[in-house]
Formats: sequence, C-alpha cells, structure tokens
Amino acid sequence: MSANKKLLILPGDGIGPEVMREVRRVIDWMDRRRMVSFDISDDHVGGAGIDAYGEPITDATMQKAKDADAILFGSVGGPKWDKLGFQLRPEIAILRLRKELDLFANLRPATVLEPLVDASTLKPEVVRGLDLMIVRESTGGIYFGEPRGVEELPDGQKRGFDTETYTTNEIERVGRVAFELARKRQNRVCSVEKANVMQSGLFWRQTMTALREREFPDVELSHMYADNCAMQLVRNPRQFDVIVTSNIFGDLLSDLASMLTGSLGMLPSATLGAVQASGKRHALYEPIHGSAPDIAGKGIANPLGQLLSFAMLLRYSFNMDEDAALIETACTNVLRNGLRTADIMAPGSARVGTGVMGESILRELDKLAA
Ligand SMILES: NC(=O)c1ccc[n+]([C@@H]2O[C@H](COP(=O)([O-])OP(=O)(O)OC[C@H]3O[C@@H](n4cnc5c(N)ncnc54)[C@H](O)[C@@H]3O)[C@@H](O)[C@H]2O)c1
Ligand SMILES: CC(C)[C@H](C(=O)O)[C@@H](O)C(=O)O
Ligand SMILES: [Mg+2]
Repeated sequence: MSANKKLLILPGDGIGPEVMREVRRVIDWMDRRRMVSFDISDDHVGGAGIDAYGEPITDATMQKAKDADAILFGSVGGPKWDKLGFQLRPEIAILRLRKELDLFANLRPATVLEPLVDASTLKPEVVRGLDLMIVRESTGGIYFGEPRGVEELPDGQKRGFDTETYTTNEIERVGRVAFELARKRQNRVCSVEKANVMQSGLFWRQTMTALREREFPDVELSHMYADNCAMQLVRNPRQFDVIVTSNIFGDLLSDLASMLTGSLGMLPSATLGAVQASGKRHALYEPIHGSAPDIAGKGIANPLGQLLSFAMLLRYSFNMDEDAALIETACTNVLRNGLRTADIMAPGSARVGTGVMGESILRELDKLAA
C-alpha cells in the first residue's frame, strides 16, 4: 500500500460529473481494499467554474493542478455558456491546464476490445485486434498560435484568422515521445501533417526525419498527409502502430479513430509533460469525448472512457500497472457479459445506464480480486 498520492479531480460539465461518479466508486473500492490511498481534492471547472467562480478555471484551481501528482479531468462545455464570448468559453479550462502545465504530449490509444468488435460501424474484419496509439501535440499549433483574432477590412468585410506555428523543440519533444512509445510496441511511427500545402507541415516532416536519423535510427518512420490518414484509418486502421501529429489534426483523427473502437465514449487519454529535474511529471487524464449535452442528465452516458482514463493514470503517473490492468480487465469482462450502454448497444445485449455499468464493474472487480 502506498499513501499520499495527490489527485485532483475536475469533473466539469454535462456528462462529466456523471461518468466521474463511477470512477469515484472504483477509487472507494480500491481504498476499502487498501490498494491505494489518494489525497483527493476536487474543484469546479468549465461551465461549472463559471457558475461557481465567474471563470472557467481560477488561479487557485491552477495552483492545485500544479501541486497535484495527477489530474483526472471530465469534460467541459455546453449550450448554457455558449453566448458568453470567446474569453469565457468553458473550454478555456482544459486549454489553460494543458498550456500552463506544459502538457505537450496527448496520448490517445484506440484499442478495439474483443467484445466490442461488432459495435464499430466498420466491418469486424477491419477493426478486430486494432491497437493504435495517436500521439497528439497539445500545447502548440493553431490552438495557441499568434496572431489570431477578427479584424475589419478596408472594404467593410471582417476577417477571422488563426495561426499554425511549430518550433523545432515543440516538434522534437513530441516526436521523442512517439518514438519511445513505438520502441515498446511495433517500432513504427507514422508522422502526419500536410507538407504539401503548409509551410509548418513541411517543417514538421523535415524535423521528424532529422530527429529519427539522429536519435531513433532503429525505429521505422513513415510520413502521411492528414487527409490521406483520415481515409486510411477507415480503410485499413491496423496498418498503423503510433501516429504522431499536430494539435488540430490529432483532435480530428482521434475522434475518427474512436469510432473504430465502437464509440467516442470508449476512448481514454493521457496528457503528459516533461519529466522535471525533481522527477515529477505533470499529467492529466481525460476521456476524449466532451460533455455530450444531448444526453446529459439522462444517466445513459458510457463511463468506460473515463474509467479507462483512470487506469491510464494509475499506469503512467503511479506505475500501478497491475491495478490498471485489473480495471481494464473488469471493463472488458463486463462487456463480454453482454452489458452495453446505449452508444455501444448490440442485438442480444442488455442495455444499461451509467450507474448499472459502474456497479457491474465493481462486482467484476470483486470477482477478480477474490
Ligand atoms: N475535453 C473536453 O472537455 C471536451 C472534449 C470534446 C468536446 N468538448 C465540449 O463538449 C461540448 C459538446 O461537444 P460535442 O457534442 O461536439 O462532442 P461530445 O464528445 O460531447 O459528443 C459527441 C457525440 O458523442 C456522444 N457521446 C460523447 N461521449 C459519450 C459517452 N461517454 N457516452 C455516450 N455517448 C457519448 C454524444 O452524446 C454526442 O452525440 C462542447 O462544448 C465541446 O466544446 C469538451
Ligand atoms: C474541448 C476542446 C478544447 C478539446 C480540444 O479541441 O482539444 C477537445 O475537443 C479534446 O479533444 O480534448
Ligand atoms: Mg476533441
């Protein structure tokens, strides 16, 4: 048993708190079994932050995030806060966390669990056995590039603009994460950009090529245009091992990849910073889905993406590989037993809501730990 692991929980909006509740039950279960003892704090962010404090994320919450060993994030946003203007968007909460904690490597694994082979909109023979890792750069690119804004033109029109920028260091540090991950997997990295139309895309390609020659000659590197990559992910997703790409392309391609696994509600993610001199590494874990306003409050959201994000937290921040595997196995077994939330429903399965899915996972954990 290890103690005093500082965990900050930020459930956010919409289905965020609904799926986070199921993680809290798993944490309580682990606590009861004395597997781990977290020093947990939580706070309001996103729309909930605006309602509680007048801003999506306060400096005090940011400080808690900096002090934490790991952050578990739900999801933010929703129609209630849509009209507040650009500076008060709930989404600023997650963007500020990524930027100020320098969480530059967003790992988005897309793994097809065997019981869900039929849940994908693609044919089983296309997705069976898929195990893909998308490494999305998450503190740069068009999300943060300057200049950005809306300006008046002399002819009376307006013009909105954002800027894609990438420096050598920004590309190399996320590239290193991808190459290092590949070494533990099938040793293949596919770097994705649009070098055919974007200066920053060509620079990304050249920088990745030079990095591989210099530091990772043992790893296979290929390059692909982002539009082709979107098509290839649907045509033959198993051709990929690790994909490394920019912030915006990683956002799009990971939503696409989620449907290979059955549902957006299934995909977890880890967003990691650099290992500091003290040995500490800032890290945030969240499902890739949003606050799903269309189903919020109905108790039908799939909690597995959030639970699997917690499993990633145990593995990456606390080296608790066995406990992470226990949760992952419990999730797979519950699906194997035929339980499905609405988003992954299949003929002959039992449709359950968020709470029953969570309870079934606890029962499964009981069995596995017996
Ligand atoms: N990290 C985040 O906090 C995050 C991520 C993505 C979107 N958002 C925000 O969420 C809000 C809604 O965005 P959106 O509708 O484009 O994307 P979304 O991911 O919230 O929902 C897209 C679709 O997937 C479904 N879905 C998502 N998660 C699910 C789950 N766990 N179980 C079952 N179905 C699920 C939704 O019902 C919806 O039909 C926006 O404000 C957006 O900015 C936040
Ligand atoms: C909510 C939004 C800012 C976020 C992003 O675009 O990065 C989301 O879509 C994600 O994938 O985490
Ligand atoms: Mg997204």
